[in-house]
Amino acid sequence: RERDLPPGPPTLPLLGNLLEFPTSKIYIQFSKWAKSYGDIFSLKIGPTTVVVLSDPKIIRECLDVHGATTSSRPFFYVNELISNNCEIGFMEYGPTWRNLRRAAHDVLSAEACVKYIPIQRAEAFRLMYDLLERPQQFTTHIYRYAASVIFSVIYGIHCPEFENTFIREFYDVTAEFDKVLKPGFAPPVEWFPILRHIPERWAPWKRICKAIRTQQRKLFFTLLDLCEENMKNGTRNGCFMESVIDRQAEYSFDRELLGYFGAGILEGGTDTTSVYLQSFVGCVVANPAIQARAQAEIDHVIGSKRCPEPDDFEHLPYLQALVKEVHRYCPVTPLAVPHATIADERIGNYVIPKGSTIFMNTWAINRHEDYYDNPHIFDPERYMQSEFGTKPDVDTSAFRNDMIFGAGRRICPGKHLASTSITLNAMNLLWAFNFLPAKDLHTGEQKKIDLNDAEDFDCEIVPRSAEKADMIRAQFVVAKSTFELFDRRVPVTAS
Ligand code: HEM
Repeated sequence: RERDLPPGPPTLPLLGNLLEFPTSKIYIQFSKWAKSYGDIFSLKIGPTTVVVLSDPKIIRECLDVHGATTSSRPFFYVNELISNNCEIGFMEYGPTWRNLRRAAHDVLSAEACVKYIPIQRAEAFRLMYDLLERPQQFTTHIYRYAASVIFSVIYGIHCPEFENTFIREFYDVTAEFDKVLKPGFAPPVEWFPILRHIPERWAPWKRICKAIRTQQRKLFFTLLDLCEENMKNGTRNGCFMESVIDRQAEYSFDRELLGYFGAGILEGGTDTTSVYLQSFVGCVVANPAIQARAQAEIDHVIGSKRCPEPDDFEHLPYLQALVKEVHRYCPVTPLAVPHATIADERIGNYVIPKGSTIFMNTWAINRHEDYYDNPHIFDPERYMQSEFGTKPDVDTSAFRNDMIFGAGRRICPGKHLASTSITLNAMNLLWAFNFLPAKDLHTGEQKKIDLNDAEDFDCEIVPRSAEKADMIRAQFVVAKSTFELFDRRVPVTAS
């Protein structure tokens, strides 16, 4: 470890900390190291440097204030094989990323997102309807919701079902892609570049990457072709991809970037939103008293004679606290997405060298005893006491409500769309349903939910009254007029 680097665990010659680098739940080990080595510590992986930040002030200094040098992404060879580094989320800092980011801002800014509220509302009614009709498949319904909103906004394609639409295809290819992103899928080719030359016949992971590339391109470019065809045929429906195609020269997009632009937005927004909503459900199932309190508040403000409206959320302080607590307790991206430096950068007494990878450990902050009382307990009440849920004497000058969306120039461009999806559905779901633990078929006992893994669980979803069930069915019929605009006549799948 170079002298100016932040401290960290002892290193081995040549390998550095490679052998102790975790391959799953990395944030847990990072949080343990933060306790031993501090809120800014470093790891050596071969010749390269990894820096982990676990304090809001250091994050602000490093990723916001010094954003000009800390806003790149680490080079990821597997991603080069799959998308040739054309996707916004993985792309290194530079003019191409800036153009993609400008387009992402044009589609996802707070002002632009106001236009999508009708789509999100209609989809949220469909989600309630689906949960009413087929409650057992709730994770599929939630995933469909998140994907269909983005398919509608970007490509003008509403997907009424999970199966037999582009969503199934997108889901399959994303699941494959997620596997290759996991540490340990490929040898450490980023850190030991010589390993990139292993011939394909001895490197099955290279063949898998190629197959994913083919599958992804087929889907992404079919979507682009469809959009172009509709424009040629005079059947535009105002989706964002039409305006990107119109302004292709202004964004300096070639056809590759056109295809991967929409893909990057889909990939950034689908899993994240759906994982949050699943965690939300998991948290209320595991905490019936909290669920009941949020429902009592909703009943008081909204009642049972009408469905929730977007503006209701601001009158529901306990539900707001619950939404924040789910973000704190089950962060969708506990380590955000790693940044990388494009020049040496001095942070306090340390120098982070050019080419370092920087992780922002949101999980460690969220579970820090210095900031939160009983951080390992799920309790929205903390956010009723203070804006950031912290203990009374904590200096919160560097805390932000959108910390969960990352930091600096790479902060999530989809945060407004995501927040609307979250607030609309949080209100709807608790207004409409009781969420109960599933029962073990053999013992009849209620199954426990592990909130540290709240993506994979069963639960029972029961409408709170026959009156509300009727209202959902009626609203679903009304929502169809919004869907019609996006009910494109498209082939059932891209294949
Ligand atoms: C609960 C929902 C979401 C969470 C927690 C989330 C979180 C994040 C985080 C932590 C990052 C990395 C920020 C950084 O590097 O500092 C990110 C990037 C990104 N997100 Fe989100 N996100 C969510 C929803 C969305 C949605 C709905 C969209 C699009 C519709 C989206 C699109 C993107 C894109 C395109 C990037 C890459 C930005 C870049 O590298 O410049 N996200 N998100």
